[in-house]
Parts: sequence; C-alpha cells; structure tokens
Amino acid sequence: MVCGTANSANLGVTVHVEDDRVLGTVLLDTRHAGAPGFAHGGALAAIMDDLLGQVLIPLDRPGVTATMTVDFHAPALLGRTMDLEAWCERVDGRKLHMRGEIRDGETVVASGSALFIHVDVSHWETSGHALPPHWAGWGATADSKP
Ligand SMILES: CCCCCCCCCC(=O)SCCNC(=O)CCNC(=O)[C@H](O)C(C)(C)COP(=O)(O)OP(=O)(O)OC[C@H]1O[C@@H](n2cnc3c(N)ncnc32)[C@H](O)[C@@H]1OP(=O)(O)O
Repeated sequence: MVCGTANSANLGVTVHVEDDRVLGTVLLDTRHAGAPGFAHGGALAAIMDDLLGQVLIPLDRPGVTATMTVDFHAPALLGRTMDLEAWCERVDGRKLHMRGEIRDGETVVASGSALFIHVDVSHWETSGHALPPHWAGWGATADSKP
C-alpha cells in the first residue's frame, strides 16, 4: 500500500538502495490530506514504516516492525516531492534498530525509529497467500538466523 506498483492505492513511494542506505521520494496529493493542504500524519507514518522496512533488503534479513516512533517536526505540505532516507543503526541479534527521515528540501518533516525483528520467511506463510518469488533465499547471507 506504500510502494507496491501492483497496488493502485499505493502512496507512490519510490525507493532504491545505495550501499547500505535506502533513498527515495514521495509526492503526496489531496488524497493524502489531513488538514487542507497538509499530509495526514498517518500517511507519513505508513511511509516511514515502509521506508524503514526497505532497509531489510540491504541487511538481507526478513523482518517485521515490532515498534515504531515517528516524530513530526514540521508540517508536510501536499504537492511537494519529499526525500526519504533510512538506514540501520544497530543489529543486536534478531533486533534490528532502524532510523529514517522524510525531508522537504533541507527541512526534516518527520524522523522515525523502529525496532524490527528478524523472522524467517516462513513467518508469512501462515496467511495462505503465495509469497513473491523473489523472497526465496531472502536472508541467506545473514550471519544469524531467527
Ligand atoms: C520487501 C521488504 C519491504 C518491506 C516493507 C514493508 C514494511 C512494513 C513492515 C510492517 O509493517 S510489518 C507488519 C506489522 N508488524 C507485525 O505484524 C509484527 C507482529 N508481531 C509479531 O509477529 C511478533 O510479535 C514478532 C515476530 C515481532 C516477535 O515475535 P517472536 O515470537 O518471533 O519473538 P519474541 O517475542 O521472542 O521477541 C524476540 C525479541 O524481540 C523483543 N521484542 C519483540 N517484540 C517487541 C516489542 N514490541 N518491543 C520491544 N521488544 C520486542 C523481545 O523482547 C525479544 O527480546 P529478547 O531476545 O532480548 O528477549
């Protein structure tokens, strides 16, 4: 619902990995409004969760959000391309401490921190839905196993 291009309700986030960081952009519009002209905080929180979760790819560890804090530092205006950046601050066994920012130019609009927990890909098999084929082998290079 955030970056998935197969989902017509996605928030339009695009991301890519550079070294061990995730960088991206998002352009919110009136569909994502809270107060008129401003992004809804829940949309920013969803973007943050997804952004921090994308760090699981360069980490090569499947994982899920256990807890997340989003600090809203400045109003996020609709119709502006905002920059996204996220990274892993610390790995402590299965605990993955992520950090990230949503910026409008030089202004940090929101910052986030989250604890992700490294899980085996089989964590998602309980839904009964098929997993994306490219998830096969995800976590193979991780130096610890859940
Ligand atoms: C392609 C990749 C792109 C992905 C982008 C998408 C990003 C979106 C990410 C999400 O939104 S994921 C969906 C929302 N999250 C969930 O559905 C998670 C639901 N929770 C669970 O499934 C389990 O609670 C969880 C896997 C997190 C942990 O259960 P486990 O049984 O595997 O572990 P356990 O409870 O033993 O906890 C392991 C350690 O983590 C710690 N822990 C777990 N939950 C915690 C918590 N909430 N706060 C603090 N610590 C926590 C726990 O204390 C323990 O610490 P110690 O090893 O030191 O004892």
